[in-house]
Amino acid sequence: MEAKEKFYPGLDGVVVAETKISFLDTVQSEIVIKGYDLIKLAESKEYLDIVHLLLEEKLPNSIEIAEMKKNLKGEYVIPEELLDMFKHLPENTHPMDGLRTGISALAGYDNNLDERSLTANKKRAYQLIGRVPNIVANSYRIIQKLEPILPDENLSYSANFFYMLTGRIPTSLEEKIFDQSLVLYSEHEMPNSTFTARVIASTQSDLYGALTGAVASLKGNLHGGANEAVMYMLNEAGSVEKFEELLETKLFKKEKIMGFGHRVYMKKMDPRALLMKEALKELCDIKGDDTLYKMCEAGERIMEREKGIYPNLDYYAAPVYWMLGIPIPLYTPIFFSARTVGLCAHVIEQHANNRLFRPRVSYIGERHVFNKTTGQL
Ligand SMILES: CC(=O)SCCNC(=O)CCNC(=O)[C@H](O)C(C)(C)COP(=O)(O)OP(=O)(O)OC[C@H]1O[C@@H](n2cnc3c(N)ncnc32)[C@H](O)[C@@H]1OP(=O)(O)O
Ligand SMILES: O=C([O-])CC(=O)C(=O)O
Repeated sequence: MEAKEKFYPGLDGVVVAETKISFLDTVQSEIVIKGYDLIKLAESKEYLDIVHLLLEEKLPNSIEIAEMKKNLKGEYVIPEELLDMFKHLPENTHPMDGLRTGISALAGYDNNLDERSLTANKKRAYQLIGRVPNIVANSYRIIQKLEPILPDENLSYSANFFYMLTGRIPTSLEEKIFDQSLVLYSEHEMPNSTFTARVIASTQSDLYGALTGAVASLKGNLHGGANEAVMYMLNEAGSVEKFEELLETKLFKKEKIMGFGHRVYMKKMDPRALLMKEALKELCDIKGDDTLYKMCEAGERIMEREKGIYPNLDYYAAPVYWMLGIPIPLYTPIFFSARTVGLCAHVIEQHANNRLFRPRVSYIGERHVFNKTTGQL
């Protein structure tokens, strides 16, 4: 290999895997998940249907979904020692770091860690899907010196998650909207976090390690961390006029506006954002206060006019979570929790047909010639 090869910064446009899991079809504007359009799934199916689709290769019938729900309820509880461990983390631990620590620690409770068969990985995947909401909610609560909220098996998967996050049982509309957000976040082809997980899995490392790396990746503002940043920005402004001013100032300073742009959709709206925009409208109408909705629309207009850039899912998921009364530091952990199933599907696929990821570089550093006569550098 020559020292100077063609280099694609950020691997932009580079295909890194063959997959049967998902694909962003930008020509037909479709997010294909196991052959189905994610937006259609989000309009008609529940999060656990998508879990079944991603792990069992098909949408469940009524018997299969009932069985899966029953089995998952048995996975809601996390080891007591984990709750204890969270007590010892400093109060300023970021919820994504608490989550990362929790997922990493789960590896120690797996007595079969070296087994990477499909059956073993699927069992772990279901365990993680059951446990991650508990880790998300209670690592945060315990680090904040709040009492943990134990899972309630009488509630649906999403209602229980919502309950552990907020301490209250959602209304049916809140449950539906929260569940839909989980569907929308469930899987999205090859974002940085999924690539991270697959890179780790390609060394034959285990599912916990791959997901631990994915949490770290998702934490960043350019990826999952954007949903929290969006809400802080909206709250800092507080009104349409102030939000317009804030965006204009940020753009003038050449700052990036969180919640806008996307490596794949760059010049189009992320189709997932539209569903969350509709949900925001519904929640604002019920509250009788459409300030947040109007602010978001004003932001859209400015970004379209000034940059020709459109919202991604995080832009509308953030105010939706705010209207649902969820604490801001939990937005990115919720994204991760929903994505757990997609990540598990990718790790399983990587393990099933593995080749170690090991790319090359274009070296632009110095070369020092070894002086053969003096024997010195
Ligand atoms: C669910 C998700 O994880 S979606 C992603 C969530 N992340 C965010 O919302 C963070 C804000 N957005 C961004 O930073 C970017 O759009 C990314 C990182 C998501 C994708 O970016 P890339 O494909 O790497 O594009 P890149 O950062 O090179 O930007 C290309 C151009 O668009 C501009 N641009 C892209 N996004 C934004 C933005 N949010 N605000 C202002 N300008 C932007 C860049 O300044 C750049 O302009 P220039 O060519 O004049 O310098
Ligand atoms: O696809 C990406 O790069 C980021 C994203 O929208 C996601 O992970 O949902």
